Amino acid sequence: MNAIRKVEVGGDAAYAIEIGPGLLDDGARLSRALRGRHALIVSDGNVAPLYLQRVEASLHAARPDLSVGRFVIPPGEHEKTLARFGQCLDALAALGATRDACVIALGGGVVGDLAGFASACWMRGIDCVQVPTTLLAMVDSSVGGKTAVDLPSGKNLVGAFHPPRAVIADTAALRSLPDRELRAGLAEVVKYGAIFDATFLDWLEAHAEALLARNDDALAEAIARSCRYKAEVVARDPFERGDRAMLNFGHTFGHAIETEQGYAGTTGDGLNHGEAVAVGMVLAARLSSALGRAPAADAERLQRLLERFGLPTAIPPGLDPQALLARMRLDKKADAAGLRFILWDKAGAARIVSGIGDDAVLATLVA
Ligand SMILES: NC(=O)c1ccc[n+]([C@@H]2O[C@H](COP(=O)([O-])OP(=O)(O)OC[C@H]3O[C@@H](n4cnc5c(N)ncnc54)[C@H](O)[C@@H]3O)[C@@H](O)[C@H]2O)c1
Ligand SMILES: O=C(O)C(=O)C[C@@H](O)[C@H](O)[C@H](O)COP(=O)(O)O
Ligand SMILES: [Zn+2]
Repeated sequence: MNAIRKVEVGGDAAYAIEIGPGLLDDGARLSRALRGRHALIVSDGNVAPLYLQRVEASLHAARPDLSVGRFVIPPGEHEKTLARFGQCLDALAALGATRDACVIALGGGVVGDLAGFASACWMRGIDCVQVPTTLLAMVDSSVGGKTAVDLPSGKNLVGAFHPPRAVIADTAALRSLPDRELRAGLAEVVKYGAIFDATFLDWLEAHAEALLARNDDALAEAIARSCRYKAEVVARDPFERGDRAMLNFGHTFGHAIETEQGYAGTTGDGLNHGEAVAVGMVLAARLSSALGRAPAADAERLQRLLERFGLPTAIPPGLDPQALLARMRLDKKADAAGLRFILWDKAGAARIVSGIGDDAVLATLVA
């Protein structure tokens, strides 16, 4: 079945997520949200050679009047920096982008977060269309309007909430995605089941082989269901003042690992975001059990599913627990009262918990 699936994100800045094969060639759809005459396509050095010309050609065919620029960064988490953000703004200036211009983020979550942040800041905010090309970006980062760059001291520490005008996910782009990146995306897919709906975990267990084999229907269903879970929570809590924080399950631990490893995930000698979140979710589930809040069997079930998806579930050797704990103090859920964790009562039922002592966290890190 190759139909285009549509998920609506409600709220004050409503937009649609469209999911299906061949959308990169659909210039009318790609340009529908473009109001002005300038568009800057932001991409990276892996994605641009594969897809950028096609997107430019589709846009030109639908909108011959458009002036289209490109800004291509080297691939990798270590490129999600203030320096690249500044260069992206320079590219908008060189294009002569006016306030009705649009930034088109063509790539994974690194490109999406960076391009989204540039669009949030250029002339105090212009439109952004997210065109995700990784599974992780299709199920998570392209939706919800969190944009950011990293600092050496912490993940996503500089950013803004700036929802996209549209999300257009061409599932055919997943055919060129490396296996490791497919698995990283599955970690965030599993997250939705873990926090919101244990029956989605049942579905993932039943379709694990199909997903790993890139079965088109299984992938499209996993993407659409993930987007529906995320759309529902970000529509009611766009600025993470309440239960949107549940989307951070596994991230307090995961971000600490990524930061402590110097964002080395994409180059191979560290964990990438999805992998770090996989480890973090297992740690959060174990911490829940250690505190007597949740059955240990649920943590074991989560670990088994992540392992089936080829994801890591243990902290990489050589990382110092005290150093990881120190990194967590800059987690964006922390406040004057201390750290806040997303824990669960059982699979499919997460909650935000504060007042957890360092000793319990450290015990989880060393177990
Ligand atoms: N804003 C949010 O709500 C949100 C949510 C989740 C994650 N994130 C962020 O997203 C980032 C991770 O995103 P990611 O996993 O997409 O990583 P990524 O953007 O680094 O992409 C992973 C790799 O896949 C390559 N690639 C992308 N699409 C491809 C394709 N179709 N074919 C071949 N290669 C392709 C990229 O060049 C890169 O090397 C992190 O920075 C994370 O913090 C943000
Ligand atoms: O959209 C959200 O909200 C999320 O938390 C989704 C996460 O998967 C994502 O990694 C996000 O960027 C983390 O946000 P942060 O506020 O912890 O930096
Ligand atoms: Zn994430």
